[in-house]
Amino acid sequence: MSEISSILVIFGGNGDLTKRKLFPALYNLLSQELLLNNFAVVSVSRTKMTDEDYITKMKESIKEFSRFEYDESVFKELKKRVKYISFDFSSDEGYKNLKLELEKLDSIYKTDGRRIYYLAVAPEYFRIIVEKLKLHKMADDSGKYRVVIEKPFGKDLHSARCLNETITEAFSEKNIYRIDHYLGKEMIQNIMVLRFANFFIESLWSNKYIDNVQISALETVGVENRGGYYDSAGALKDMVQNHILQLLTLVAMEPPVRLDTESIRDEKLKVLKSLMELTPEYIKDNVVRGQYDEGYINGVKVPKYRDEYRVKHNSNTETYVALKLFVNNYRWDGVPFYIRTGKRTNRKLTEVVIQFKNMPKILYYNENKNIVPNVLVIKIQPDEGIYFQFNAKEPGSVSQIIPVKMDFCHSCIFGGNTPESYERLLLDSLKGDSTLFTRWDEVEYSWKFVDAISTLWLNESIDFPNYKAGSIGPKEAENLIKRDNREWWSR
Ligand SMILES: NC(=O)C1=CN([C@@H]2O[C@H](COP(=O)(O)OP(=O)(O)OC[C@H]3O[C@@H](n4cnc5c(N)ncnc54)[C@H](OP(=O)(O)O)[C@@H]3O)[C@@H](O)[C@H]2O)C=CC1
Ligand SMILES: O=C1O[C@H](COP(=O)(O)O)[C@@H](O)[C@H](O)[C@H]1O
Repeated sequence: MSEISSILVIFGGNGDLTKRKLFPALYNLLSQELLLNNFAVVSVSRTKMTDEDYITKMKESIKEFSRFEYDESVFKELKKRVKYISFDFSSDEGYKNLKLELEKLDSIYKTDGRRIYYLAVAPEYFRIIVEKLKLHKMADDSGKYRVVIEKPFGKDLHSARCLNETITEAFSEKNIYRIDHYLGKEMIQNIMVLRFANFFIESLWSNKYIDNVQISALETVGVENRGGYYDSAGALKDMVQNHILQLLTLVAMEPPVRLDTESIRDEKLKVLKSLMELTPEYIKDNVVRGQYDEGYINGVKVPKYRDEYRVKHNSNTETYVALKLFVNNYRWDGVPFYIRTGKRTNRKLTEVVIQFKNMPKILYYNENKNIVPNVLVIKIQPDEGIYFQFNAKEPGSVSQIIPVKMDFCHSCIFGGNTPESYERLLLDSLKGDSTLFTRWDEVEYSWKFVDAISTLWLNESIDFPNYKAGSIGPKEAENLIKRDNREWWSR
């Protein structure tokens, strides 16, 4: 059991994220007895409903999305701690009532005025909520208050800075938890262990031995019901600015001096600071964007992006991005990092591929066309694990060589029911551990990198759609890597 004593206040308690992720995560934490007695949840949204109606809704979500079998006794424990309050985020009266309710709960659950405000709301509400919390003396620097902020953190560097100014007027940096749910994924947390707890891997982890790095985050889903938000963001801001650059920092960072929050963040930041400067010419040649046309996913016809709910019919928003970048530091000089992410592709796949250099073409090469580079693949989802491809002698032959794999299957060893990112991240925020959350300067440098691309795109027309739903993505993404005589890794 952990030392948690706080009230979790979820703004947006009736929203999609709360239903699909937050309540199932709370239920899963309770199932594992990871939440102590001094804990309660207050959900705030606009829709009027009773506590009973609200909790019934959440029960259905838990049944649908929790990774544990539904257990009435666990649910009862959660149910008695949940309160629902309805008001508009701009209503002062609402915050006054909320404050009174929270004080009542403090005396029941002995939470001593400690709060975690989770902003599970559209970004346009981040500012008003934080301002109102400050105005009503529900936030200060005493250490009793923390805020968890969902993505996107701004829509460019300028808006992110403005947002950050507002938030830091109410909360100090150490109490701000900018969530990036990729950092809560089991295999992403494993990257540092893989690198810094394995001598042979870390010894080879540099431009001396590595030819290229590939990071893929491909999805089969489209924009679902989030067209309103997505159409103003696109794949670059939705995925690259946050999840992918964070993933890249973990792959490329130097070993931290210690495993504490700030030491790790300091090293991640150095990677972001080392990202190459992107000139317009470079972007034109090395950054590809795509938007999906209608097509078939698992045999089912799906609409084109421009026909999705709340998407503009002439939208030029990209649903796919591929790019090549360099991390300009001593370790990575000259190693290309190929990145791709897209919706409605032919597979759900997130992985990091480390491709090692070719052997000198002296031995074996004459007889063998099959000698391939060694490859280390960190499988993040849907399968979790790590595999290493190397060359071995074909049985029976004298000198024929074939590639074989050593495959670590995470679920085969640890079971398939790995904790959801939101479980880990919620628990960490409740315990006050912000290691897996993004520090402001990381956000700032990520935006600097992404802004260079989005500003250029704003003024350039593009012929969309350019890839079919259910395909591998735009052909330009294939060409991006092929012209370097390389290929996207595929098993
Ligand atoms: N959904 C997801 O899978 C993911 C979401 N996110 C992020 O999480 C955040 C929330 O997303 P999501 O849950 O999808 O959004 P939703 O639109 O589903 O939910 C928004 C919530 O905010 C409430 N709300 C909206 N306006 C007001 C208002 N003026 N006053 C009071 N309540 C209001 C709504 O209340 P009501 O319903 O009662 O009107 C609803 O509970 C966003 O920042 C999003 O980018 C991040 C990753 C994944
Ligand atoms: O944050 C987001 O992530 C999801 C992909 O998350 P995953 O855990 O399923 O890989 C993406 O679909 C969404 O557009 C984006 O906002």
